[in-house]
Amino acid sequence: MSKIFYTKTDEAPALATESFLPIVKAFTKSSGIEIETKDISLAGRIAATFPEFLTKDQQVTNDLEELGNMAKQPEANIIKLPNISASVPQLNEAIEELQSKGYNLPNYPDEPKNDEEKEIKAKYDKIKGSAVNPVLREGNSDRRAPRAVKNYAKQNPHSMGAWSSSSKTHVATMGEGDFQANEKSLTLNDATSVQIKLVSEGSETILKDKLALLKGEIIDATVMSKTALLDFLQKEIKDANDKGVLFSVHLKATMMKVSDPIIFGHVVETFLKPVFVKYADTFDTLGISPNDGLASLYQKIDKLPTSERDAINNDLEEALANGPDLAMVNSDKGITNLHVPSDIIIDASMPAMIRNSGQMWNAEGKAQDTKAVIPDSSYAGIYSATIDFCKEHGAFDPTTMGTVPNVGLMAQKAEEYGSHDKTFEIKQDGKVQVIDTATGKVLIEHDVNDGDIWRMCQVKDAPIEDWVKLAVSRAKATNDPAVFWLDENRAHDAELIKKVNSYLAKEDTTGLDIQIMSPIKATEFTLKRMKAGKDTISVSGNVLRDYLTDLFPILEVGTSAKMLSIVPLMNGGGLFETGAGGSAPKHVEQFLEEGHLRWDSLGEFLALGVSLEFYGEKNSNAAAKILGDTLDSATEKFLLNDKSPSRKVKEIDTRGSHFFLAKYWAEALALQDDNAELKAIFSKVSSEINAKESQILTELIEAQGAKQDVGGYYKPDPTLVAEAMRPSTTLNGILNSI
Ligand SMILES: NC(=O)C1=CN([C@@H]2O[C@H](COP(=O)(O)OP(=O)(O)OC[C@H]3O[C@@H](n4cnc5c(N)ncnc54)[C@H](OP(=O)(O)O)[C@@H]3O)[C@@H](O)[C@H]2O)C=CC1
Ligand SMILES: O=C(O)CCC(=O)C(=O)O
Ligand SMILES: [Mg+2]
Repeated sequence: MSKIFYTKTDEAPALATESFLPIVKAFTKSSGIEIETKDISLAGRIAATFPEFLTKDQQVTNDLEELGNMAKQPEANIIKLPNISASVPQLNEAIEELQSKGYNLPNYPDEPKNDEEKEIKAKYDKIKGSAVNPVLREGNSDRRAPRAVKNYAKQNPHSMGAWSSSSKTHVATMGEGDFQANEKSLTLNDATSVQIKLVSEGSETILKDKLALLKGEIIDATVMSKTALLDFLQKEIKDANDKGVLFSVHLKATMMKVSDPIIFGHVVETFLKPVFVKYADTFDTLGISPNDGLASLYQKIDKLPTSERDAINNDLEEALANGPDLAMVNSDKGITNLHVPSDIIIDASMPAMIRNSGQMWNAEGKAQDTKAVIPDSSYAGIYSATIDFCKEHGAFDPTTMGTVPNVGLMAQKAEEYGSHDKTFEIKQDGKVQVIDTATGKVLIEHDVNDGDIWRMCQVKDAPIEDWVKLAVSRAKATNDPAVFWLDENRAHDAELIKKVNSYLAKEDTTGLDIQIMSPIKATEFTLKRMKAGKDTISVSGNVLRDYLTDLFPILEVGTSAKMLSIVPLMNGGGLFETGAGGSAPKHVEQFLEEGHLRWDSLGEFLALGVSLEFYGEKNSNAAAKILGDTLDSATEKFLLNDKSPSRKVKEIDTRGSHFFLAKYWAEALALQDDNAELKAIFSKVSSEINAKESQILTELIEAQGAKQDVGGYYKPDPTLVAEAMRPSTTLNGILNSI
């Protein structure tokens, strides 16, 4: 009998799991469904990587590796909650917390000085950034708003800021010298292996060796010029100042974990150039890297004697005052757009801005028009097209707008998920060559200069075929037009288009409307339909998958947390992701301050529903299917009765929302007539829950209002978390009795 694997992650989702999972276990126990938790939290992954530094009882199994293997098995059934894709500051914080708990872990060596440190850094770098998703996502992605969610949003529209045609908000992007402009791509006729080499005058450096590639695999490589980037940034900083708009940079430093922190560092350094020049030596001694952001810089200069620190602080203040106003991540706390690289995640931050009349927050906490700086132009155009559309037509109306589900290419480390080990900051002028080891032929070559960022991505043939099939099956299931967001003028996309056309020809697409459009054209086409209440499937590569599955959900239903997010694994299993959002650090902050958690687990309810259904089919377990169906009914009722967590203390929070889900689930199980045993068990549970509802709710509300201590951020104390997240003894009693 197979199991359902449930991930233990970080931050708000991990707290929520402590409340929800006991309910799930109690409800599924009698049906013989085994649920096993796997720890893929940042702290867990660190501990699993360095057993040699830990005591026996601190050592843990490598759950991510196990799950990664499991994802390739036909019986895989994994519920994946969002986890931290750690930036360097987050990684350092997690290491520090573990060290303070007695874990004798090495520090993260920013600049390794010997082989041992190099090895430690390499191991930590594997934990950094998107380290979990590419391992588990052994399939392509199918993300959509279930009808009940869409209907709920139509009846209970979220706020949507009005747009004015005179808005000064705009996107600034390079267009020249960037990844988009320099991309080269080809499809391999035969399996081979390649070497990536930097050839400079008098020297050759092997950047990567023996990279095995399959027949039919597409590779692409490109480079961002440091000089072009710095020129662009200087120009845009000045322009933001001249135009009186906020300066705001949008990157994906977590998913593009090698390139984007470097680009972020250039933004920080260009913005504060006089300070970085004046204190170059001091910053070097303190190990300050602009890539880690202003917050880390402030922290490090704190160690200096007061007079020295004050002098730097004064110069920093002056440089900040001379520049344009910065968009704020948290204006109450003075956290700017340049503080932490993982705070400015483009997928969430751009749609939030578009929802807010195209404005971001300034230092006074007021909304202001913004220059959204998206250095690479590969996908920036989709945001400028959306902004232009809103300027012309006004804001979207959630009560009438259509929906845009996504079918995303990401299986087997497709595209950018496969770039992590093939992205390099170039240290010397020269040429980067991708050389076919079998023939010695140079497949791709770029001229590069010191400081440029060069990267290569790959996408295997089988995932592309699977992606095309998934798109066709979604188009068939919905009868909606499906648009492949591919640009024939982009090298990589041109290769993909050939394959898409050949795989589409193998499918029966009679009566279906399937088109290929450049991302900008696709945006215009889709937005026009969406405004008119029509639905359109977006079929995209990995980065656009990430962007579009926040952009449209945030506009349509207010958050991507409410999305159904399925990854049909290529070997037959199922990976069920919970929503499309992250792990919302702000929610933990509120919980610790006032005991109110506003994390919405709707995505988790939806994921569990499909996981149970899948389990039922795979294991011929009729009860699992009934549990899945009744959970879906309960989720619909949950939405109709508006039982999502409120944002305010002393009102229903995540825990209260879980209680209501349990109440409706028990009711639905009591009402069904397909399984007498479940009916008997849950009739009793349902009447008990109903009889004690007010007592349970009182216990859940009384638990709020005070500071919470869960014994840590990255590795909280399980007992303290369980106590905090399960404060209703009455509800616990009922669950224990099932
Ligand atoms: N699949 C994954 O594992 C992913 C992981 N991440 C990681 O998540 C972390 C945070 O990223 P961030 O950009 O802040 O994005 P988040 O998606 O965590 O949060 C952005 C905002 O969206 C709202 N939100 C998101 N999810 C929920 C939810 N379930 N319930 C209610 N509101 C929600 C919140 O708005 P409000 O505050 O207004 O309530 C939140 O502040 C990073 O470490 C990132 O690497 C990011 C994306 C995906
Ligand atoms: O893999 C990651 O780091 C982020 C993923 C993400 O944001 C998404 O899948 O929507
Ligand atoms: Mg995303």
